[in-house]
Amino acid sequence: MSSPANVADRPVDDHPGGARLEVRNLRKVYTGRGEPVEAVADLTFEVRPGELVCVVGPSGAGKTTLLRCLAGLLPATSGDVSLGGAPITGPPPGMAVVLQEYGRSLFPWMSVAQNVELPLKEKRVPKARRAELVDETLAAVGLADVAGSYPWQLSGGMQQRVAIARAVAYEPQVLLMDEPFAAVDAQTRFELEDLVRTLWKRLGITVVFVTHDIDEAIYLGERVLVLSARPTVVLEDVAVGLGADRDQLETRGDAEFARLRTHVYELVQQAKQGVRSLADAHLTHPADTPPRAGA
Ligand SMILES: Nc1ncnc2c1ncn2[C@@H]1O[C@H](COP(=O)(O)OP(=O)(O)OP(=O)(O)O)[C@@H](O)[C@H]1O
Repeated sequence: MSSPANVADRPVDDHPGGARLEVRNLRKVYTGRGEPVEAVADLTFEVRPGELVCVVGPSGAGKTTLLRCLAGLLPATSGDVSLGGAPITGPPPGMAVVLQEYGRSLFPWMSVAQNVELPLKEKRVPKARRAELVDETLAAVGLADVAGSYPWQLSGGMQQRVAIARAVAYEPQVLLMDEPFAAVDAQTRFELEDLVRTLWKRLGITVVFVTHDIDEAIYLGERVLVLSARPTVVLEDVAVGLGADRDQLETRGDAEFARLRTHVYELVQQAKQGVRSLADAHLTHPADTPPRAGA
């Protein structure tokens, strides 16, 4: 197993666990009762194997819609979504999803260990290996001592750790997360953010993380995709040059972190006002503004 620094230093294509995710001209229009809703107009981007990319944008911008299309849970109206070169037409093997509503994603009649084990049974992983994976991942998320407890006996943050352990135990190539920490307290949220980065670095998997929290997106991501308002396009693909080792206090106090936060905040404000291209955006802190001395 590589140390975090080694993983970050490797070329991204060399990541062992990840797979390339490609989105080309994705469009999604909801039809049904009432007027059609064009949730996503034209999204094109790529997530390289082993990359951790965050997605932010105004409320209703289509972040969840995008994630559902990536997960194969929702068919695109047009355009292509592919994983490792293969089109995604249904939930692909090798992909795991963690949603915000951990309360609904765990089975209350199953113990923590049984919840984590369930997808492994469906994947037909042999019993001995299942036990190993359950033990390893519960230890990794700090829940080894509650393996026999039931989800309703745990706090919200612990339940979300179970959901993360279940996703990781599955040994996915790609992990999709949709506002997974929105319902936990700030302290737990910081711990879970660090947990995601630690697991990501250890496993080398590809991660797409949707959040409406700009600070969280910058803290976690190697890139932040800022979406426009509906009908949605990528307003800017922002590179996050904060290095591999991040620390809740040091990184968030870094001048580069402050610069990125200001820039992404301005972009989201512009997006809310209907700006759909960088050429039309009025930014007082463009992406390449150097940090202020002493900031
Ligand atoms: N099943 C559906 N039928 C019709 N419209 C839908 C459906 N699901 C979502 N929408 C609409 O598509 C648009 C995008 O919704 P989506 O939930 O993807 O946005 P979001 O960026 O995740 O929002 P938020 O940040 O508030 O969670 C919204 O206008 C929403 O009302």
